[in-house]
Amino acid sequence: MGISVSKRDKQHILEQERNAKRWFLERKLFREKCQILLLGTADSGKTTTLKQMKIIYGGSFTNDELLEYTSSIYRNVAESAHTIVVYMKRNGVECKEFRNRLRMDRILEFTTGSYSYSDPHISTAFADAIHHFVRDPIVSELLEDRTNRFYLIDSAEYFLSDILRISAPGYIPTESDVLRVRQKTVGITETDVTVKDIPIHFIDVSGQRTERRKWLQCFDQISSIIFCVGLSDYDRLYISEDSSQDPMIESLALFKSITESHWFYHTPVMLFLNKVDLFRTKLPKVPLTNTFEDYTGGNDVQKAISFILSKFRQTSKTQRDFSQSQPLYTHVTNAIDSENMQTTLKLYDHYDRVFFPSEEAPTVMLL
Ligand SMILES: Nc1nc2c(ncn2[C@@H]2O[C@H](COP(=O)(O)OP(=O)(O)OP(=O)(O)O)[C@@H](O)[C@H]2O)c(=O)[nH]1
Ligand SMILES: [Mg+2]
Repeated sequence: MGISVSKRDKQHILEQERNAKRWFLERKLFREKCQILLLGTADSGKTTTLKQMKIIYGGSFTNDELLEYTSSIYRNVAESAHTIVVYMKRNGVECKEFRNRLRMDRILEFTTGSYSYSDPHISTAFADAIHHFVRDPIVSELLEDRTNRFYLIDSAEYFLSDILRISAPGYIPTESDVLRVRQKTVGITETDVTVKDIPIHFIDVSGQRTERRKWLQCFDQISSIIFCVGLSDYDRLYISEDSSQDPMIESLALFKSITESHWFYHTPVMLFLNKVDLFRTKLPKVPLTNTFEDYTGGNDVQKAISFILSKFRQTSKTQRDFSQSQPLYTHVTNAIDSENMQTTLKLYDHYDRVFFPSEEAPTVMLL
């Protein structure tokens, strides 16, 4: 005797089958086509975030991969030393120690004229001059005081103060050096990283204003966006950009145009409020009111971050209400800190979240 199935049960079974098929197809599509686009203004930490993905999910860099960064590290050293010396000379700032005044001239000799930034080594004499120069109290003060009005890469102090290690024969960059190096992305870089069996195709673009028109070619079939903001970039000067606009204001404008564009209206966005380490040290020295006159939270880091986050949430409000149509996944990050990034990325271990934005958004982590 067969088991009789009621009409309602049959409908229920069919519905379940349909749901299972849909789920299967969506997952298949997700697995085949998960593409994450890294966006943000120049220097906001897109490439560094991607390097962390590679370290966390793809294992460490090989020796050959580490060595590829050597010349960029040398260039960072030479350009940083050069910038500081030129700034001091132009503004009549003298080293405290007399011999360091002579070393300033040596540094200029090395970084101008016959010296080429692509030189594959740093000579002992150049390294020695930098080593003593950066230890002069005046230079230490300049390096520490980020309120000064000349552009220096964020990792200048890190590389300059460790010049003897970096210039030693047989130097192989460490993972930390690779995360710190400033190397502008040119054009578009594509990288595949497998996260828990799911191949994810990351697209890293240059944030330079002049390069942004190239972004259009990567706007198709994007599963989600990681938008990086350099928290410490408020009231900062860029010499490399063709703009005198405050980088934080520029970042807000870019975020608005991206999230409101028809391309990304339904694309989940993960907002990485990055460089929190630099933000912490900058906030007591440079008031956030220099950029946002309506800020009233003083030196309180949490209040300041919540304020900046509210600016990002509100910027698209007229066109795209994040609380209604799409949650905004927000994180406070330090992209050079693997532990911090691991904690952030762990929230996405269940990667469907990135794809199915209806799930509960992870809350902001104030670190
Ligand atoms: N201290 C600190 N430095 C960071 C952080 N994130 C990035 N950096 C540094 O900031 C610099 C710029 O980072 P990138 O990842 O190259 O920036 P980008 O957004 O890819 O820049 P473009 O390629 O020019 O668009 C590098 O020297 C990084 O080491 C951070 O959270 N803290
Ligand atoms: Mg980059």
